[in-house]
Order: sequence, then C-alpha cells, then structure tokens
Amino acid sequence: MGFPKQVRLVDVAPRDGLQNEPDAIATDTKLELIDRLANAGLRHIEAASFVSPKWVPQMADHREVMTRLQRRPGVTYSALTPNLKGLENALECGVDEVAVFGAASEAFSKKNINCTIAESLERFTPVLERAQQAGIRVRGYVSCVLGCPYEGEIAPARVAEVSKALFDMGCFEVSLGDTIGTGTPLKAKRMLEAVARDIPMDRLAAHFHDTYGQALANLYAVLEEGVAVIDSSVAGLGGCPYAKGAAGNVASEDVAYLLNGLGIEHGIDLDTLAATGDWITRTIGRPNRSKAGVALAAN
Ligand SMILES: CC(C)(COP(=O)([O-])OP(=O)([O-])OC[C@H]1O[C@@H](n2cnc3c(N)ncnc32)[C@H](O)[C@@H]1OP(=O)([O-])[O-])[C@@H](O)C(=O)NCCC(=O)NCCSC(=O)C[C@@](C)(O)CC(=O)[O-]
Repeated sequence: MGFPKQVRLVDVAPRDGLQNEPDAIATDTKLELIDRLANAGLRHIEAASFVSPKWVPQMADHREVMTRLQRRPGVTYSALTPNLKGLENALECGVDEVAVFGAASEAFSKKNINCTIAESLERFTPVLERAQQAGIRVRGYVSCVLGCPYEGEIAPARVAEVSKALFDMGCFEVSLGDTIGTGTPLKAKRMLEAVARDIPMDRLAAHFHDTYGQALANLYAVLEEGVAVIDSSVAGLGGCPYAKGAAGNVASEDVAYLLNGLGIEHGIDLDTLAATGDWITRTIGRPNRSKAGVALAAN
C-alpha cells in the first residue's frame, strides 16, 4: 500500500504514560501536561481513564482532569471507559471520545479487566450502544497483539478475531497494542496483514511499547503498509500495571522525528514537544526515554 501522506498522532502520555506511576501525581501537573501537548500541536490526547481507582489509583482523579482541562478548539480529549459505569462518569465530565479495551490473550484480559475475552465483548456492547446514543465515538484497543506477558506468543488470527469483533460492534478505530514491546517488524507486518483482511487500513492504529527498543522499527514496518494513526507518549513515559517490566510507549518526539524524515505530515511542533518531554520528566522525576527529545533539549 505504501506510506501514508499524513499521520494522526494520539498522545497517550496523560493516561498510559502516567497510569503506572506509584506516587500520586498532582492533578495540576496532569492538566499542564495535557495543555502543553495541545500547544505542541497534538490534536488527539488521551487525557484520563475512568477505571476503578482500586485497580489503577493514579487515574482516580479522572473526573477532575476531564472537567478542568482547558479545552482548545479542534482537540479531541479522550478517555478509557471499561464499562457502562466508566462511560456514564466520562459523559458527565464532557468527554469527547472514549475507548474500550480488550485483549487478544485470555490471561491478560483476566488480569487487566477481570473477565474473559468473550465477557469483555459482552460488557462493551452496552457501552457502544450508550456512546452512540450520546453521539460519542468509541475506539477499541486490543492488547497483546505481538505477545503476552502470561501466554507468550499470540497468533495473528486471534488478534484479527478480537479486532473484528470490536470493529463489528461499532468501534470507529481499532488500536493494536504491543503491550510488552516484544514485537519485531516482520511479526508486526504479519499481524497487521491478518487484521487488515477484515478492517480497512484507515481504521487501524499502531500502539507500540518500546521495551526491547523495537517500537520505531515496528512503526516503520506498519507505516509502509499504510497505517496512518500512531499512539505515542511524550518522553516515552509509561508502562502497564498488568505487564511487569513493560516499558513506555514509543516516544512522541521520536515518532515526529521519524515522520519528518519520511516527509509525512503530522502537524506537531517538534521543539515544543521536546520541551514538554523535558518538562514532564523533570517534574515527575523520570528519565526522558526519547532520544530525539534528549538531543533537542541539549541544543
Ligand atoms: C474493569 C474493572 C472495573 C472490573 O473490575 P471488577 O472488580 O471486576 O468490577 P466490578 O464491576 O465487580 O466492580 C468492583 C468495584 O469497582 C467499581 N467500579 C467498577 N467499574 C468502575 C469504573 N469504571 N469506575 C470506577 N469504579 C468502578 C465498582 O463500583 C465496585 O466498587 P465497590 O463496590 O467495590 O466499592 C477493573 O478491572 C478495572 O478498572 N480495570 C482497569 C485496568 C486498567 O485500567 N488497566 C490499564 C489500562 S489498559 C492498558 O494500559 C493497555 C492499553 C489500552 O494501553 C493498550 C496496550 O498497550 O496494550
């Protein structure tokens, strides 16, 4: 299919990047991060997660984040909603878009959302119906598309099956998560080929973690196939609470730098984004995992 002309970046740092932080991060810091990302040109920001605070304490201030964030025109502020309760709360807070999250691994599904894959799909059905009523788009995540921390290898056919189920129930886009970052480019391409048999390429997103340093190479491989939506996290922040040792998402700065080199439009101001990565890592005391970000901040 060939490289897309334009890529939409979804910065997931305020949610995926911070959800695993053990110490409470001030709501004001989260709000400033969201606004700095918007100021850098991000038009899709995953701002919060309406999950149980017992499961993910760092996201317990989801209401405050979603209601207090400074809305900029043209920016979509989204949130995770695992069930109807999460969706209703998110709607009350004026969320623009929500996401349900399933997995291609039974074991991961049980650890992450406490139910089987089949039960999760049943649980998502009313979420999609209610969101549709409210005029809100729903994204579908599939975790463990290139490997599972509990089951190891995951067959591309399994990923395709769960992705199709989410797409068929009305998810406007399916984001393919390499949760533990064990994928490599050929594997990523094969998985994508299987999924793209049932879902148009322009409805697929790549959500790759960088645990083994393969995320950019994997992205290059799927960009070459035409994927035009990429999830990333400024400064490569993050990890998954239910995948021990998993590193953060691919860094947004590194993706923007790669896209610049490929001549693919993305609408981000790289210097402003790098300054945001520098600021948030200093503020929360985490290393900056973006190579481009560190290089630019040193200039
Ligand atoms: C799904 C549940 C809630 C099931 O958890 P459960 O314990 O089976 O749910 P439940 O319905 O039995 O409820 C238990 C308690 O949670 C409350 N509750 C129930 N729902 C909500 C809600 N929405 N918001 C707030 N509270 C809620 C509910 O009210 C009740 O409270 P209690 O009566 O005990 O006081 C739980 O497992 C959960 O919250 N899991 C979230 C896990 C999570 O956030 N994981 C990280 C995000 S996924 C990810 O990072 C992967 C991704 C997306 O990035 C892609 C990739 O990289 O692979």
